[in-house]
Amino acid sequence: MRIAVPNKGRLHEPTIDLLERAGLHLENGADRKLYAETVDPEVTVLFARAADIPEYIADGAAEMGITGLDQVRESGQADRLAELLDLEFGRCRLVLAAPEDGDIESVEDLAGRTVATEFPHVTREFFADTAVDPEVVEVTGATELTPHVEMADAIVDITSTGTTLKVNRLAVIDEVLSSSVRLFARDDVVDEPKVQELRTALSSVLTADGKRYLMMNVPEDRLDAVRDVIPGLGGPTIMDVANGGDKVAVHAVVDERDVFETITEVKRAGASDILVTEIERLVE
Ligand SMILES: Nc1ncnc2c1ncn2[C@@H]1O[C@H](COP(=O)(O)OP(=O)(O)OP(=O)(O)O)[C@@H](O)[C@H]1O
Ligand SMILES: O=P(O)(O)OC[C@H]1O[C@H](OP(=O)(O)OP(=O)(O)O)[C@H](O)[C@@H]1O
Ligand SMILES: [Mg+2]
Repeated sequence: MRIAVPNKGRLHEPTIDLLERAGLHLENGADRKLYAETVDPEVTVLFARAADIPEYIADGAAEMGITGLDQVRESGQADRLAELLDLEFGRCRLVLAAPEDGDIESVEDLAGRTVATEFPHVTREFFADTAVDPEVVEVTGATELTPHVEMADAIVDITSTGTTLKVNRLAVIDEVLSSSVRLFARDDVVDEPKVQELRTALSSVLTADGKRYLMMNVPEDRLDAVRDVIPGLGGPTIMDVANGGDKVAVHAVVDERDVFETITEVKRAGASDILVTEIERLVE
């Protein structure tokens, strides 16, 4: 099983980090290499440009891949790829934007005009659904500059914080696509056990994010009171404590944001020896 991941750029590190947290440790230094073996002898990681990953999967160089939805749509391979999981980073929007002080205020104003973008395919698809058909000019970077040097009247580009648009005095006219990084597999391998295994491993990291594991000792006669104040995923786990007398151990998974309040409440309800730990993975 080969999984293609971004070799550089802003998606590289968070992707490697996620694989590691999912237990898919990369072997013998991944830096500057084209591929890396992992602790799982059946899984090889291929490093490719984020924009090339959809092609890698569609052409059979890899079975799975991690990249932005924007890249998959732009590749024109979306039909052959199945989206397995939203990995919830690299969140951004592809937007149509034009100079703040110009005469373009709506999509219709682009009739007979020019739009510069690194995403010509997605841009043409967007305009195909409108009444206007501007000329689309492909650029490979610094797209925000083009309206200021008379190369284009508007752009379709990525925005997240909005800083780059603002610095370049560009205003959003419309949203073209909302994107984040996703796990993809070629549609003919989706049901293979290894694909599902990897999906579950990555998903377990996302599920564990923002969750804490709470452990405490509770006198048996206070158990109901403690149980009442523990929020969370299903009921708590109750276990006997060796030589614990009338005490039992209570374990529960709670949202990070509920931890502070929960500790106060279980303590008041009679719990002691309260321990809070992080959760690496949580398979539901
Ligand atoms: N500002 C941003 N905020 C969030 N996600 C972003 C942002 N810019 C890009 N992305 C996401 O990251 C993906 C890759 O962008 P990145 O800039 O890392 O690579 P790149 O510019 O394609 O790299 P290179 O061209 O140097 O190989 C984009 O397709 C998009 O999904
Ligand atoms: O809304 P913002 O937070 O300002 O982010 C948007 C910018 O981020 C990306 O560029 P990146 O930083 O990846 O540089 P690049 O052009 O070299 O890819 C994108 O191409 C925008 O220019
Ligand atoms: Mg970039």
